[in-house]
Amino acid sequence: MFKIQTLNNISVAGLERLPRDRYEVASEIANPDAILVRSAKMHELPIAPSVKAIGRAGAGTNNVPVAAMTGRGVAVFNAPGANANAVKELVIAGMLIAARNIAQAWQFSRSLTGDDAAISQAVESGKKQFGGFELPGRTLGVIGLGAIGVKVANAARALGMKVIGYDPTITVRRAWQLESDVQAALSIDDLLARSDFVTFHVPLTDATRHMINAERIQTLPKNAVLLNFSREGILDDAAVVAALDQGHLYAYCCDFPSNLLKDHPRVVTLPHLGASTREAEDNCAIMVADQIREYLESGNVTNAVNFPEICLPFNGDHRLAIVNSNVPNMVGQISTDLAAAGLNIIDMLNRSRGDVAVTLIDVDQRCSDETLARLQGISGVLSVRRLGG
Ligand SMILES: NC(=O)c1ccc[n+]([C@@H]2O[C@H](COP(=O)([O-])OP(=O)(O)OC[C@H]3O[C@@H](n4cnc5c(N)ncnc54)[C@H](O)[C@@H]3O)[C@@H](O)[C@H]2O)c1
Ligand SMILES: O=C(O)[C@H](O)COP(=O)(O)O
Repeated sequence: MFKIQTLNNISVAGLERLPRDRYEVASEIANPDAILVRSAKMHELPIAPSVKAIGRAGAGTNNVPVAAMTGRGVAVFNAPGANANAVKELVIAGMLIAARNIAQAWQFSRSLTGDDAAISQAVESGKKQFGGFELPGRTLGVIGLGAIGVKVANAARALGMKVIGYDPTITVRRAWQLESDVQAALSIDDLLARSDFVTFHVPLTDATRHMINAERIQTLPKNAVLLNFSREGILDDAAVVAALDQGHLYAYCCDFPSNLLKDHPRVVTLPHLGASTREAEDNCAIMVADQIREYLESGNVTNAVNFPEICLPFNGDHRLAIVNSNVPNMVGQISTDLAAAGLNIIDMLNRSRGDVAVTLIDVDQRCSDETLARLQGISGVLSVRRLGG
């Protein structure tokens, strides 16, 4: 029986992928084999030695201690692209909310008092303060052209906007998906100088933290709009507020409320709603549940953020799934120990990514506890699992 701990509400559609005769799933569970999580912050949480995999039912893994898990031989999976459409729709909504002053206008309507005639009169005299502008012909700058950025760029083109993008590590797959008339910016500064709207779709890392600061904001055209549905910390919010107060920026729409932002008259914050649709929650949960199940049962890896992709078809007999440092002679030492134990290798696959490698070895008989312990004791072996019979 595999034990799965959930740290957030994970869509039932995903949990149903884990058959109850083989999986016990609960928020409180001792010695879990895997953890399913959304945005719960795991950096300060104790993570039991029994954990072999963490599945982030979403895109960003900055809430997971990925480097520490890699060092322990724990795979961290996410669900690339599974919530991209949901975020794209909210970004487009954010542009319209900003361009048409929808949030401020709605607040005004809700504040109206008196009989309907008085309301009508107040509407006609008050509406001029909320006049806006239209999107066609305006330029949207998209920073980060991954699963979400590409969808946002293409949707903005369909709305008649000009689109420029910046992503120095764009993949060939994403480049193929982009509308051909999306222009490539030479740099972030080049993009900022030419954009009426700028939207961010990058992970939060040391390299992206505060990528928009006070200095860079000044390179934007006057009355530009910023949209942050990526992560708190990508923009320096204090600098954004200062630029709004100076009248340099027109509006800021983001998914990350704070005391500084939530009541500002030119800021619209939403409570981290980017991926909160039924469809996205189902897609993400199904994707990570399938990946976790495949990893626990066969050792195969799909969409891990810290492990190489690896797939060796498994007939359910006798497999060793080993995570080891990517250094010389690991496979040599492992196979020497297996031979000494009288185990014959039937099939084997080794893949590496950065400092870590995954080695799947099918053997002709069950590996004993002693041999397992010997493999675990090889310097550089991070984890060893015995799968199948
Ligand atoms: N608000 C929400 O609910 C919500 C939902 C999903 C994702 N997100 C956030 O959005 C981020 C992006 O999601 P995604 O699914 O598009 O991820 P993704 O991995 O498909 O795309 C990220 C892109 O950013 C690019 N990139 C990285 N560093 C960059 C830099 N310095 N400059 C320019 N580009 C850079 C990468 O090359 C990649 O193409 C996630 O990491 C997450 O933090 C938020
Ligand atoms: O990175 C993500 O996928 C989003 O931030 C969604 O987070 P959530 O799963 O907590 O809604």
